[in-house]
Amino acid sequence: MEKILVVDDEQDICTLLKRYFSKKGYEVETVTNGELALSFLKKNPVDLVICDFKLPDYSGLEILQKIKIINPKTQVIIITGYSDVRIAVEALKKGAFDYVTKPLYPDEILLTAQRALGAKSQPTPAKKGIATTSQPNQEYVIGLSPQSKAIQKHIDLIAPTDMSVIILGETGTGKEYVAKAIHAKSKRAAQPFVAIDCGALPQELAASELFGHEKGAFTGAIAEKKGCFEQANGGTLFLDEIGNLTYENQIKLLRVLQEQTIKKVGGVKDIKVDVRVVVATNENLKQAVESGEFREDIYHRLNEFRIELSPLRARPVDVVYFAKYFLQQSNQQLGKTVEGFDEQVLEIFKSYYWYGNLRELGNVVKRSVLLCQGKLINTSCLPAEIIEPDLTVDIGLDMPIDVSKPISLKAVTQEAEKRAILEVLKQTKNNKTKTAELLDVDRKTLYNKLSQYDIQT
Ligand SMILES: Nc1ncnc2c1ncn2[C@@H]1O[C@H](COP(=O)(O)OP(=O)(O)OP(=O)(O)O)[C@@H](O)[C@H]1O
Repeated sequence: MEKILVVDDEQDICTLLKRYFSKKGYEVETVTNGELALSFLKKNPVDLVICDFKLPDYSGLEILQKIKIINPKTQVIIITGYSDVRIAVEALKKGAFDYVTKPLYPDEILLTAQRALGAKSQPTPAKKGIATTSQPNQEYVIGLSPQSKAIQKHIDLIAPTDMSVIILGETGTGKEYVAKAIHAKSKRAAQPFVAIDCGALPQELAASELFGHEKGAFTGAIAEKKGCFEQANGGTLFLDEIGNLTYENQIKLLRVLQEQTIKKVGGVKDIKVDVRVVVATNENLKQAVESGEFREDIYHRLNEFRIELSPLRARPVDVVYFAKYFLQQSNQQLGKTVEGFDEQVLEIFKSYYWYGNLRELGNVVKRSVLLCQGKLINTSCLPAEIIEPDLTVDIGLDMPIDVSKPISLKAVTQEAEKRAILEVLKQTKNNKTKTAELLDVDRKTLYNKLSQYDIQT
């Protein structure tokens, strides 16, 4: 029987989920804070943790990282309020399987849990964080926008070659999907596609996940292990969030790229591998090179070809096209027959910011299909935050403007910037890397702004 641990400080949610999942045949335990969850997990392995993002003692990201250190194969689903979706998306990058938003609908969580557990039971553990192989039923859809069509041309052009590729784009724009499409169209298609998220790799596991280890290489290395390069031999290795590799692992990676050989942790012999490397990042790797955080030689090796994915908000025709695709997909998954969206919903979709890009759109559509009672999805099926986005949170412009005096636009902009930085610093508990990421600037720019606005952290 598959085991689930629910972690939520709201007792009602624990009770609801326990009752619901037990009826569906799962063994369910519940705890109300992070500390209890961690001590439970150290003694009792579980297949899936369903965890509230805001626990009294830990943030979702902190607990996620700790769970992954205890057992990298435990799947984690994050429960979040819609206004925290951007942070939940962060959690996906750090290895969570998926997120569900409040209010909770048991059918929706069940579907997500089934996908997470299904992914876990595949021969090579699935979903990101630790190495994953392609999941079935992942249809690659080509959008209608000129940007999507250009991407498709690039994929067709580059796939048959053995060149390394860098894929750039915000979270959820489909970088992994593009990497898979390149693999599927290449002469390596019959060989494995292995994906690993370098951002989700605990430091202490990274080298062994990438290059493998020999038995006895370190405490806990009870058997020899193949790393991702060996697993992907003959095929394609997708390294997501490449900018997060430590300097030491960057050197090892350079060696593989130059010599096509790896050395396992604790090993002495060189092992020949034949792997095409495709990498992705949503940070500016060029700037990381300039600031000395990422090695220039690797950057040039990898940058044989570059594909840049535009954010979804920059291609409104794709919003509608993908919304319809996700509607069909959700109908199938949920056994529903919803026919489409009303005009107002489509207008809202076209003007919304889509922080989480296609991933967020897919989740919003799935939930609205679940809630839809008629033939068309109307605004009552959408989360309130989509209908009336809280722009003050987004751009920090919640200050009253005094029109009795002349207004300097520059001063208003600077005040908004300062507030946005302060707000995000608060949310990330002063973590500058995360703050820069959420504000979509590089760390250098953030530091300049901190000193410009005299913000002490
Ligand atoms: N071309 C596509 N066709 C169909 N669905 C897509 C496509 N691209 C993206 N998606 C949807 O968007 C989700 C996110 O895609 P993907 O994981 O490739 O994004 P990503 O850019 O790698 O995200 P992250 O940076 O967070 O790792 C997918 O699970 C899928 O539902």
